[in-house]
Amino acid sequence: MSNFLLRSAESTVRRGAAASSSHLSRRPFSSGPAPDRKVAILGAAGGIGQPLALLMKLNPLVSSLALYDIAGTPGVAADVSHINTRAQVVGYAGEEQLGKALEGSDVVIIPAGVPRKPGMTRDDLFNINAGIVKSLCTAISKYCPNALVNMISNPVNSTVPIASEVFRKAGTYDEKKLFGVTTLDVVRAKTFYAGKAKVPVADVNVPVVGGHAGITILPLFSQATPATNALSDEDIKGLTKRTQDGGTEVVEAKAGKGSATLSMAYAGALFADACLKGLNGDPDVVECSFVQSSITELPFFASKVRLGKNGVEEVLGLGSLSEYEKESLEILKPELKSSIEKGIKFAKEN
Ligand SMILES: NC(=O)C1=CN([C@@H]2O[C@H](COP(=O)(O)OP(=O)(O)OC[C@H]3O[C@@H](n4cnc5c(N)ncnc54)[C@H](O)[C@@H]3O)[C@@H](O)[C@H]2O)C=CC1
Ligand SMILES: O=C([O-])CC(=O)C(=O)O
Repeated sequence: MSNFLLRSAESTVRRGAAASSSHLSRRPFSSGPAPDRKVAILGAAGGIGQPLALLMKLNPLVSSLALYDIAGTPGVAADVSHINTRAQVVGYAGEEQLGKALEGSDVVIIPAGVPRKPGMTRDDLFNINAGIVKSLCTAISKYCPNALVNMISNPVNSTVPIASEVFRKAGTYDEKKLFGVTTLDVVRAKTFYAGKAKVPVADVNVPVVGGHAGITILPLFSQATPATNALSDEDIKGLTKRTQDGGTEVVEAKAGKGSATLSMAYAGALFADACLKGLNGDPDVVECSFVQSSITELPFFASKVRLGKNGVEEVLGLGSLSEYEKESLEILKPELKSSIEKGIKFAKEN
């Protein structure tokens, strides 16, 4: 594994007390005997899918990499397959090949669907992406019901509830195995905090809770490490807003050519790596993710989650919040609740 990814992964995956401290894992990507693991990427020919395929091909925990899309995957697979790393790569194109792509998967990553253009909210993607996610999840429940599902497709606040309902209907729902990928929010919060607080970014840790859209994204800078008193309340508000608007910043900069793809592929690769480490029995792998939760009154919520051999091992609590974070938490709940309900309603009615 290239050094940059290895170092970042080390700083992202923490051990033990770590869930609430900056203590870093010393375990690199490739330590220990790695069992065979199949990872499938659905939407693998897209803006996120292609660099994510590259990064998963670099991960020595992956023995088999299935790249599925409605079209274009044979080329991506041929390209990535020439890289001299462990994973055997196969491309699958078209619905008739979806079952083969999924069979035997340990982790399924879903970046399939349309991205935003300037002026759109993530919820504006619902009408198209809800149907895509529903049909892909129906296939997952048939071909690899035990896989961990990493949902990237937006709006995550609704697509995760859709997936849960599809699995529930199929009788395969296991709340420990369904994850909304919010790692990019954490990646951004770390970057922006390090820049403002002038601390080395590799040492920074910031939990991000709530959901994955606008004000539902709540970075907990009061828990950021290394702690600093160099930041004023206004600085914290500014960092919070920049993290919440990080996706929009990229959408506007790309000016109609899509949303975050490269940083998302990086974040998706980190989260999938954490899932694989958990499956392989690494102790105390902790990441933020949008999961079924009872830490608030909402049925799904992003917070720190301990990953293990069956997926979610423990959903960690929020810890102590500043007054500003407490207020922001109450403000985000109605929007997050309605996005969750919208997803459930869609899956029940379609
Ligand atoms: N969770 C997060 O933090 C983030 C989520 N996203 C979301 O990820 C999704 C994908 O974004 P991009 O890769 O930029 O879009 P893209 O348009 O470049 O790629 C999407 C791919 O999905 C494929 N696709 C469409 N329907 C499919 C189906 N039924 N089965 C399999 N593949 C299908 C398309 O052919 C395309 O190759 C968007 O919904 C975007 O909003 C983007 C960035 C961050
Ligand atoms: O903003 C978007 O549409 C894509 C996304 O979720 C992000 O970059 O966080």
